[in-house]
Amino acid sequence: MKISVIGTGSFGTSLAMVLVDNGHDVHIYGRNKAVVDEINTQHTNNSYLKDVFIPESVKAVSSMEDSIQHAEVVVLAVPVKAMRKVTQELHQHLKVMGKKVLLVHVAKGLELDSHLRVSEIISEETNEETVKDICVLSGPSHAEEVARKAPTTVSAASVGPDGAKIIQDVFMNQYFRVYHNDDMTGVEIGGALKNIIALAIGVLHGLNFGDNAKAAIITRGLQEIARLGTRMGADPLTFLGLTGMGDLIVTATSMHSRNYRCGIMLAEGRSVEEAQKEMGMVVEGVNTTRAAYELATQYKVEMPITEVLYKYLFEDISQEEAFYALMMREKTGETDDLKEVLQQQYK
Ligand SMILES: NC(=O)C1=CN([C@@H]2O[C@H](COP(=O)(O)OP(=O)(O)OC[C@H]3O[C@@H](n4cnc5c(N)ncnc54)[C@H](OP(=O)(O)O)[C@@H]3O)[C@@H](O)[C@H]2O)C=CC1
Ligand SMILES: O=C(CO)COP(=O)(O)O
Repeated sequence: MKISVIGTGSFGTSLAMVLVDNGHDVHIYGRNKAVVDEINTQHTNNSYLKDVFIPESVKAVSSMEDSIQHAEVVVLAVPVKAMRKVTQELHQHLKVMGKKVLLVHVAKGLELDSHLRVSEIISEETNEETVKDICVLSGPSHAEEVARKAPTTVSAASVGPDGAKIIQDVFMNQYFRVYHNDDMTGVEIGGALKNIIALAIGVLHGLNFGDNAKAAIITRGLQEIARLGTRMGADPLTFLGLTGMGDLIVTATSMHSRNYRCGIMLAEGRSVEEAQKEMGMVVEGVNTTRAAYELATQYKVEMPITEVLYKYLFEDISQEEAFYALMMREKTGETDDLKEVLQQQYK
């Protein structure tokens, strides 16, 4: 199959490598000419994936138009904040070419202000003239490990009935196992919101709060993700799967995670801006914390960890105040809110 990957960052590059391994004809589009040249001539992308050899069959181009010229599937591997602009441009090119493609995005976050999920942004900027279906591929999948063919499992979901299974076939191989899931909302919400919890755990790690606290934030974090997600229409079971618990574990426990590392830098005293700049790669959890905090208010869902992290990031509350706000919250039962979620879903 002819496939175009949009974005020469860490995940776009590693997914292009999976796709050429599967025998597809892959073009990867990058706006940075130096990165495109490095991929084509050195067969590396050292700013994003250190010490990885990229097969010569991955062809990088610096024109989006050229990259999608003959593509049947387009993989969108850019940060959420770039998604609307990139999708607008893609739609215009496809319209002029009179072409229709299957779109799959891999971004994990929510748009600031609109609070939209990524598939909703894409749907606003495209139509059935240019797009066959909109899909998402998500799950525990650090680019660094995918690039070295370490065993990885992810899940695909789609807006329409067929896209997810096509994407499953396109990506699946012996080291990259793909499931399908019919809960687009749950898959996207789990992938987006786990970044908030990973950022919070990074802060805890940096402050040396210990493993008990990390386990607490992972467990209670998953519950608040499920609480908001279910109110937004997701299936609660999705949050126990790869795109929920799975991605939360990998992001909140690994030094590969930019969100986790960003949290550590914040605990060491860097500002949010300094930490993001030093990372040099996207930290989706920062904007997603703001969007999720606003959504929690809108849906009247309790999300204490998100709320405290929001105040820590944007309102400068102290570590002591953050700690006190979580530990001395009003007493609750451990599973009361989950029972409510499940009763609503399965009544
Ligand atoms: N890295 C990972 O392990 C995983 C990441 N993801 C998700 O995938 C998404 C992308 O992440 P990742 O690849 O890691 O991010 P990186 O920061 O590594 O790379 C982002 C890429 O997007 C490009 N880009 C940004 N804005 C634009 C634009 N307007 N037009 C064209 N290209 C643009 C950047 O180009 P430039 O170099 O010019 O800045 C860069 O190539 C995120 O939402 C992330 O959460 C999902 C699973 C795993
Ligand atoms: O989503 C990821 C792994 O599944 C990557 O997380 P980070 O963006 O925190 O690196």
